[in-house]
Amino acid sequence: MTHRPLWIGTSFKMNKTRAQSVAYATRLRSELGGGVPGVRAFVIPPATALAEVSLALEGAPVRTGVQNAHWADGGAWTGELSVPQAADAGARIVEIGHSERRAHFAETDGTVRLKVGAVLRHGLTPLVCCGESAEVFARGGSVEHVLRQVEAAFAGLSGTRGDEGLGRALIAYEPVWAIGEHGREPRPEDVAPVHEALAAEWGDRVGGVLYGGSVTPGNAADLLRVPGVGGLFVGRAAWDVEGFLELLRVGRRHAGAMA
Ligand SMILES: O=C[C@H](O)COP(=O)(O)O
Repeated sequence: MTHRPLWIGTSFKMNKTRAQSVAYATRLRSELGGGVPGVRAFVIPPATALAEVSLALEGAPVRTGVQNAHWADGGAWTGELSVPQAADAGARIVEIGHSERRAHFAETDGTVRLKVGAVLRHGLTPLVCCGESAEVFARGGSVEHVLRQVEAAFAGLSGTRGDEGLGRALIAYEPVWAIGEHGREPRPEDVAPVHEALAAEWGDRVGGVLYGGSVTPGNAADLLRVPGVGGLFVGRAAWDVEGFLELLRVGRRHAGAMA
């Protein structure tokens, strides 16, 4: 049986200068050489550093991405960034619908769907974030909540894995209660039901389903063993490049064990 490569990546969120981002990329490039067997690495720096980081990683086995993009190709949208602009700066991945954007910047299922359409239209990979609040988790509504978010994100799109359309998309399941410095580290059994449901509904239709939220080198192997988890999307633990390299090593060991 062949296994799909694991996707392991990080978003710097609103952190790092251009110089810090490029230093990170340069170190990553020199450490990774030809790549990490069984793993597809990606880095999503702040937009200010995207072009330089993409150049620093040109030809290296690391994709770059952008943390958000507008659905229009251009126009009077002050403060926004379009998918063609992100692609021009080297992005191959566009993160969409992170819970911080849903909570603080009025991102809705409707705007997520528009953005997914724009990203696919331009041949990039949408990385669609989904996840339930602590309240929804506590009342046992996680699976229903997440499936509804993902259904809305991909409404009307079709395709199978490997296709040029939806098959290129990635899903990141990031329970809101697990994200960030106030998040709670999940137990594998906390996130297993949603991953099982996502694998059943979407596993054959998208490029991969990642887990995100309080991932560390210490819990990464256990989280990768949750059925349906096809990678990790990491914040804090990967902001130091040594942490990211350690997570990539965990991914390589997991991929090797599954081969
Ligand atoms: O984008 C990444 C996620 O929001 C996870 O963040 P975290 O690893 O710092 O909890």
